[in-house]
Amino acid sequence: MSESKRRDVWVDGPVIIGAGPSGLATAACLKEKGIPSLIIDRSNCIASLWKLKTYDRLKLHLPKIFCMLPLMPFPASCPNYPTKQDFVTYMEDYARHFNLEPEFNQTVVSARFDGFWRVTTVGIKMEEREYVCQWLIVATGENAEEVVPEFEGMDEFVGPITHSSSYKSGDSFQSKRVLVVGCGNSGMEVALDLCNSKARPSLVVRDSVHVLPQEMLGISTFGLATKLLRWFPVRLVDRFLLAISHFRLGNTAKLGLKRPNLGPIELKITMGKTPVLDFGTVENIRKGNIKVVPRIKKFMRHGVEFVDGTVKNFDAIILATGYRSNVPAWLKGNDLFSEKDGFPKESFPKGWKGENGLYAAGFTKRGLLGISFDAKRIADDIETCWNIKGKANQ
Ligand SMILES: Cc1cc2nc3c(=O)[nH]c(=O)nc-3n(C[C@H](O)[C@H](O)[C@H](O)COP(=O)(O)OP(=O)(O)OC[C@H]3O[C@@H](n4cnc5c(N)ncnc54)[C@H](O)[C@@H]3O)c2cc1C
Ligand SMILES: NC(=O)C1=CN([C@@H]2O[C@H](COP(=O)(O)OP(=O)(O)OC[C@H]3O[C@@H](n4cnc5c(N)ncnc54)[C@H](OP(=O)(O)O)[C@@H]3O)[C@@H](O)[C@H]2O)C=CC1
Ligand SMILES: O=C(O)C(=O)Cc1c[nH]c2ccccc12
Repeated sequence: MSESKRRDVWVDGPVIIGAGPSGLATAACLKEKGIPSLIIDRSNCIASLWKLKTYDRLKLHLPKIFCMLPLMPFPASCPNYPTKQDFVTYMEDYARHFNLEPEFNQTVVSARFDGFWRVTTVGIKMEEREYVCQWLIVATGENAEEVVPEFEGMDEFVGPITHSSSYKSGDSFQSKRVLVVGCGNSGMEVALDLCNSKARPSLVVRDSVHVLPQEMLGISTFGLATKLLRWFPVRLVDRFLLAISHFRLGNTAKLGLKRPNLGPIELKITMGKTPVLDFGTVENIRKGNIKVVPRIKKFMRHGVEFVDGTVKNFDAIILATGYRSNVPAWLKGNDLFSEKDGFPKESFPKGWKGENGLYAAGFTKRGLLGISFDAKRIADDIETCWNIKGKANQ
């Protein structure tokens, strides 16, 4: 498109890319300090990941106290483990409360710094815009794009192959043989949901996984671990959590769910890998309602061959193979984000601030709790520059 047809928009205050929990939380913290900002999002609504790309039975795995955004708690009427709808309603109330009105249907295709940040977007009719600003807050998330692995023979498979982000419920899978690939929280819960819908799920566990009960000693496992970590070293806390898990769930390795060498909290802290919280998947594996299968070797017309040489027929495949950041595709010339994985080069608690007014919100691998930390820190940091700028203009 020619330069003349492009709309250029000067933004007084930061531009925030992403209207999910991270973008909304950061905008709210800025607003509270009297700093305006503009949120832009490729989707047509706030919290698009939660509204459009999650399954019906989804509930928050952690109690609401660990999932609230800054400055506005969940209503008392909301259950301790909010449902997906509770959480969406909370975020809509949050946006309304802070008067946050993102610009929707604007996909960021490039952002670069030349004294100011220049953010180029493309709208639904392919019209281009350039937003020019002094601060850029990247809040596009750890789950921006689906990871869709390539397998040999994938094109030959005659049934549907979908990603877990488009799975809603097991309604259309009754009595079907479904292969769920990936045993993170999504895969484990999709397999359980399929089982409850009278489908016949198999679950690919290619390596190892930590499965923990959602609650221990009457409180959430996450809450318990947080409390224990105040007093004891990580490895001891892990040993304690694993002992209780063993008591409650038995030896999961016997079911094909081998545990990693590092403990669940150490693995979360060092690698960002979230332990799976169990809601009945383990019990169904034990009963034979969900079959655990090894790594896939190749796809065939009606099924899959696994690395151990066994072949099984399936009617559908669901790839619960996770997500990735999309930052390297559009953010040019910066030293905050790694080109390799699109995450900040430095891990939590660093990695939220780059050069030239660039910030990262929501890339801590620490879920909604990490988002709150980032939002507050970023707003505090921008406030100091904003005040200097204000004084200079007086
Ligand atoms: C099924 C599922 C369940 C989860 N449950 C929990 C949970 O219970 N607890 C928890 O703490 N975490 C959970 N998470 C993790 C999740 O990452 C966070 O809850 C949260 O949604 C992250 O917020 P965010 O704003 O950083 O990213 P997102 O919610 O992904 O928001 C990012 C926004 O950026 C927009 N965007 C991306 N790229 C562009 C672009 N190029 N241009 C313009 N806009 C763009 C997207 O449209 C999106 O609206 C879950 C994730 C999944 C997939
Ligand atoms: N209510 C809640 O709190 C929920 C939270 N979540 C969160 O959302 C985020 C995303 O979760 P999820 O969607 O499960 O993604 P994850 O990245 O957590 O899990 C992806 C899984 O797919 C496996 N995998 C990837 N590629 C392949 C392959 N080629 N063959 C076989 N297996 C493969 C991975 O195995 P490997 O480990 O070997 O790499 C891993 O088990 C996480 O932070 C999760 O905690 C998700 C659902 C519910
Ligand atoms: O979703 C994530 O990645 C999180 O960090 C939040 C989270 C969900 N389930 C958990 C279990 C243990 C530690 C953190 C989480």
